[in-house]
Amino acid sequence: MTTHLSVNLNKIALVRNARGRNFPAITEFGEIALMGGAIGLTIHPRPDQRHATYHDIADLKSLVAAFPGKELNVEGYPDDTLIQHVLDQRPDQFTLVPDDPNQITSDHGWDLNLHGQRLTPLIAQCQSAGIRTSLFVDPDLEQVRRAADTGTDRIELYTEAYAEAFNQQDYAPLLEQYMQCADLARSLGMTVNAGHDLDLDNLAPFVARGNIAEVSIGHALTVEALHLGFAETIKRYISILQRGR
Ligand SMILES: CC(=O)[C@@H](O)[C@H](O)COP(=O)(O)O
Ligand SMILES: NCC(=O)COP(=O)(O)O
Repeated sequence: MTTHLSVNLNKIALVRNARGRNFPAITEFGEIALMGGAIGLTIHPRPDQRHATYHDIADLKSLVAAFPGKELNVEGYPDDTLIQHVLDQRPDQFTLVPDDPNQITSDHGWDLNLHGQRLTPLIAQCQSAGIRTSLFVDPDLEQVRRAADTGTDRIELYTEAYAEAFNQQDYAPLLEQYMQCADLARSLGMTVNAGHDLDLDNLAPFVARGNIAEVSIGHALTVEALHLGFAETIKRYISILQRGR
């Protein structure tokens, strides 16, 4: 399976918000990403709208609609506000993330033993609205099993631990744990996404086995683009994913 890239535009939005006007426009960079071969765009509107805003959902939905086959993935904690925006705007995918409003970034997956039953009807409601669902989970076989119980279409493996291990160079055992979770998820009928702290250096080993459908990447990609340029950075990610290693 080829792994597709969804470009997270949160950090472009962060720069935009620094001056209170639409510069840089996230749609400009979204278009570069889509034209460069990304399968889609991701934003994660947090309750304080520090970077991506709820209004961005509609703007990116319109942009993506101009590119047949491309997708919009909205991530976030399923509070009433975000749920309403998601149901109104109907992105292609809603990735449910268990973040508190004051977290500096996402740093854990769901505890579905605690929250799985509560999420199940919301997942069904999204699916009835034509929205594919994904649950943000740690690389834990039990959580993967619980995710399947919710009826979610996909899981997103939270990859910060892998990224940290990669930097320590002893990442093989942990990578195997992620791969076992991915294989279990697929055996249970779910498709596997992954994201958080993936970058040009650590991506290839993570997608080499071909069991990851989509990676969403933003923070490192934006920093790499400061060095390389945005279009060149997208090109390099697509090259890695097309090579499959
Ligand atoms: C869920 C996840 O790991 C990321 O998609 C998240 O969007 C990162 O959020 P920040 O860009 O606010 O760090
Ligand atoms: N779900 C992960 C994502 O969208 C981007 O995470 P990061 O690359 O900004 O760490």
